[in-house]
Amino acid sequence: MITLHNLTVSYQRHPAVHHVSGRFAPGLATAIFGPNGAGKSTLLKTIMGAIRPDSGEVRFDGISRKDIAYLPQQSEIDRSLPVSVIDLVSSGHWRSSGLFGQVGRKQDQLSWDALVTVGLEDFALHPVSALSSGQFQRVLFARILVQDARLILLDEPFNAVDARTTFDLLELVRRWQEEGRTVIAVLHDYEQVRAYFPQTLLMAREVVAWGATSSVLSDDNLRRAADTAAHWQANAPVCAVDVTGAAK
Ligand SMILES: Nc1ncnc2c1ncn2[C@@H]1O[C@H](COP(=O)(O)OP(=O)(O)OP(=O)(O)O)[C@@H](O)[C@H]1O
Repeated sequence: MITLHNLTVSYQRHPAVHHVSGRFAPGLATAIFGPNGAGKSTLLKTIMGAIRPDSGEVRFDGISRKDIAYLPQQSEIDRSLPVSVIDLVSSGHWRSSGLFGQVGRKQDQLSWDALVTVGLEDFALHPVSALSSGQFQRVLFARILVQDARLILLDEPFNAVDARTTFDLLELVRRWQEEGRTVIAVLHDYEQVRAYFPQTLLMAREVVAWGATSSVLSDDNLRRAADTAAHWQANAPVCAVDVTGAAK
């Protein structure tokens, strides 16, 4: 279970995530939805431990950092790495093999199985630099498959990905839920959220609504999120917080 306790995260003391509290439903997929600049990616990076909050905390119950798979936006990934597709997928075994460890025969088979699942087995020996955006995203999902993580964090995973690939990868999100994994994804597509994500956190730096997708994505809530975004001040300072993280 992952719980956010009065979480505030800022860049140069300007808040990107402001006093966010709530609980992600375990074993379900939650979409993080909201306007541009709402703090969605910042929240995801804070959950995976790449950014330290100014105040408040992310609490994990029964999940260790090793149980987390994180997929950043494609724009943040260096695709010029001189590695083959199968090697990139196999790097997802680091949890069991160690960072520089050998991949055994069983792990090798799991990597091939994952490539078959995403339909890219014919590309196994190709360099990753030769893949299209959609093919590359399939490979990254195959890597998540071998990681066998209990918590999967995805940042705008279907950007620049065609409809067929998006559908195939969304089916994996459905499968992960059936396996009891928790998925948290930043998304911009309303229809994808409604079809595959039973829970939604609608945010505009602060929580606008959080719960069942059907009630969170109401016209009223979406209007409130847009209104909040329209009134943001780019240089708003973080409000004063005391040592417990409570707003003064
Ligand atoms: N590395 C950074 N340094 C300074 N400010 C940043 C940094 N990253 C994000 N910000 C600012 O924090 C705010 C939230 O950004 P974030 O990327 O988390 O929003 P988002 O909801 O993911 O946006 P989008 O939908 O446009 O991707 C924005 O005002 C952004 O300019």
